[in-house]
Amino acid sequence: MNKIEIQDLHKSFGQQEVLKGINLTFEANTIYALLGRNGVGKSTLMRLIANQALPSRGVITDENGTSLQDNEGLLNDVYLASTIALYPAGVTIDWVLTTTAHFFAEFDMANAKRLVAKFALDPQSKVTKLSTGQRTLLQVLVALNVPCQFIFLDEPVLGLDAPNREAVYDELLAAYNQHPRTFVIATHLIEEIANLINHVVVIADGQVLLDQDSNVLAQQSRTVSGATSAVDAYLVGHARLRTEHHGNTSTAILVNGLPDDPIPDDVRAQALPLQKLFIALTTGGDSNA
Ligand SMILES: Nc1ncnc2c1ncn2[C@@H]1O[C@H](COP(=O)(O)OP(=O)(O)OP(=O)(O)O)[C@@H](O)[C@H]1O
Repeated sequence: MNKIEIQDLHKSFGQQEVLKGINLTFEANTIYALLGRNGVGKSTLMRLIANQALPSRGVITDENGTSLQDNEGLLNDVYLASTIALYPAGVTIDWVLTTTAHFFAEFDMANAKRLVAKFALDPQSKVTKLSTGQRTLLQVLVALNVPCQFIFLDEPVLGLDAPNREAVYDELLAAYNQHPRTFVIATHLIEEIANLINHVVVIADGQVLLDQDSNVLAQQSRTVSGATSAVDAYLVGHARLRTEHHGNTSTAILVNGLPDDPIPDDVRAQALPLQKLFIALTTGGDSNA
């Protein structure tokens, strides 16, 4: 499978409509950040793609328009690693690896075992007795070694300490470099993955708010600050995402780059880190854009 195409995807739980028409394509060999505020529906979207839940409306297909739903051949190329363990009670880490290898003939058992040792996990430990962080490590180390083209990682660093988070990012990049494939990472630790990803998707209010190449985003996201009159004069007729006012100074947030005119001496233009952009995009309170 070379693409996952999502068209007009809706999902309701009872009266609550969580996803309200998602349109999105996940391309081959790309590392995505899937961002959104708590409860916006990131896990739900991933579960729908992995056929672990049914949409209320809409379709998820491959590049030929074939629905993934209940299509074993296509779904074999999709793997969802989520912190909600689906393993039976009482099983050990060893059992998880052996069972995964049973389902995926090409599972990289040697690398999985290397990671079990690297993360100081005991293969005989029962999964139910693992700490939150250890459970996350197990989920991730399995996900990095399954032979699927589309790997969805739902909070892959949940509960991990800083050295283990770094180790997970390093291993993810190493796995990608060795066998390019698509990773979709849902996380709240935005700055930590900013250098890892190629593409950013932001979900807000049940829809895709931003779907952009991360290099383009880095080049075009800027803040412009200074006296309100100077900022307004420089940005006249130029699109802004929003403007924050502090007394008689302002900071404008831009996602379409700076105006072509030279930057005046009395305003300051700065790069806007991804996390700040995310906050600006997803916290309503538009202060007089
Ligand atoms: N099985 C379910 N039954 C009822 N409501 C659900 C179910 N699964 C999710 N929801 C609701 O759907 C909404 C989206 O949940 P979801 O877990 O997809 O969000 P999320 O973006 O992954 O959140 P977070 O970042 O906090 O993990 C929430 O309001 C949640 O309560």
